[in-house]
Amino acid sequence: MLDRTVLIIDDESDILELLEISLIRMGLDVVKAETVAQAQAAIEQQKFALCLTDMRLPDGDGLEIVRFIQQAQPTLPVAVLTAHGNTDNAVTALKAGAFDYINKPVTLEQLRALVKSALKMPENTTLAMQGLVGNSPAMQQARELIGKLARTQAPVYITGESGSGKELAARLIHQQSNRAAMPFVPVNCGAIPENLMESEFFGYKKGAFTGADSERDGFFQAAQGGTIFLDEVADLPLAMQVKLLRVIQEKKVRKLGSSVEEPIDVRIISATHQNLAQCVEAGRFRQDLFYRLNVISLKMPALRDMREDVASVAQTLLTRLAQEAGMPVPVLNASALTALAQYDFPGNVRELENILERALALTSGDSIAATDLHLTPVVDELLPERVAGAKWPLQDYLDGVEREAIEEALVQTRYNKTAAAKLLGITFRALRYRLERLNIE
Ligand SMILES: Nc1ncnc2c1ncn2[C@@H]1O[C@H](COP(=O)(O)OP(=O)(O)OP(=O)(O)O)[C@@H](O)[C@H]1O
Repeated sequence: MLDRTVLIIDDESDILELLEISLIRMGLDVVKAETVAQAQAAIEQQKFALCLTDMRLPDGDGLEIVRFIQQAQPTLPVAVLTAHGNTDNAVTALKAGAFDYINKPVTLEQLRALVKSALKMPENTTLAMQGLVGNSPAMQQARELIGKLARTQAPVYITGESGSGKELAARLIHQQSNRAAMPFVPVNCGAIPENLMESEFFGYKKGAFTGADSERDGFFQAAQGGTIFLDEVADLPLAMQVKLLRVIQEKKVRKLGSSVEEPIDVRIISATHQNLAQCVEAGRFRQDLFYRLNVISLKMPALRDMREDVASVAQTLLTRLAQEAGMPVPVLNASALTALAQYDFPGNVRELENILERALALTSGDSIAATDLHLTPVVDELLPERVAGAKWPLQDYLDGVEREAIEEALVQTRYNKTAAAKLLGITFRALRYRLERLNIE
């Protein structure tokens, strides 16, 4: 049976009392604490359904309690109360494992929403994750983190190469969270024309623009209560980044052509195969938005980094594909396994799936051989004349690559060293040093 007791921690008696009354009205039991020490003692003595803690306490801070709970009762959802506008605190708390935060002054509406979702949280989120195949340490780590992330409301930023399962991971986080019964809305930010973005994301009122002949919801309204997955988030134009940041901060959206804002309760998971930190450095992505999206990051491993796993991943996928197609399940023979073990998989699991699907369609027997896989050899396009054995000694090889790049840049800029350095993305001084070292006249 679910425990219905909430632990509340605050050293201001007014707030404590207000919270207590509100929670009791919701049919819950309450235990109060005013210090970190009292709270820790209570957690050790009894099981709670939810913990609400202030950030500033006389003998420490709320983060200590969040961390203590992670150790002592990891399935207990803990939310922190933060001073309005102190987003740093909120972010730090989410990173430490808090399930959500509430800005002070706490409204009854916010408190209700928080309690409702906390008490619905599944007790055990370590369900078998059938979706994600692979047992390499990297994949096991990802799976474990997904389980943990499902227990919080924190924004998650997923990195990984194309086809490495970022969207699948986002879906799994959603499915295992207390939002599972609500919608999961995937959005490919790179696929929406810039002039339609605002209306697609936030919806529009009738007559907001020519052609808007009826009111429409946007992605955010469609995801209400659930999760929105912003794929290829690096492709959002700067103007849209500002609007998204506002939505995250205010938890409200305004339809195009409307004067009212609607409250929105949507968890944001974002992903990109680009390096978002580099996009920030290059001025293409707002740092403040990056910071809000990237509260916790999850890295999906590339398939080539789980070599030991490729054979079993391939066989599992093949079994799934054959069963879906209603065909007998073929096995991968030794030649196929060797070929797969040596292949680089630039397109990761998606590519492997495609390779197997094609092989399955072409094979008539009960086993698949290397020739059925049609793997394209990886060609080193940049340096076609370099063959195996030409890469060592390493220093000579690297010098050769460097020399080639510099000479090309010099020719391109008609031997203007300043322009060449710029093209190469190095300083003039660094170029001069390299010219000297490589003996380039
Ligand atoms: N570890 C995995 N186990 C099982 N299937 C996987 C795994 N990783 C990826 N897939 C499958 O590969 C395909 C591509 O995955 P997904 O769309 O999640 O990748 P992605 O990283 O979001 O790709 P992109 O960057 O191109 O958007 C899907 O069919 C997905 O089910």
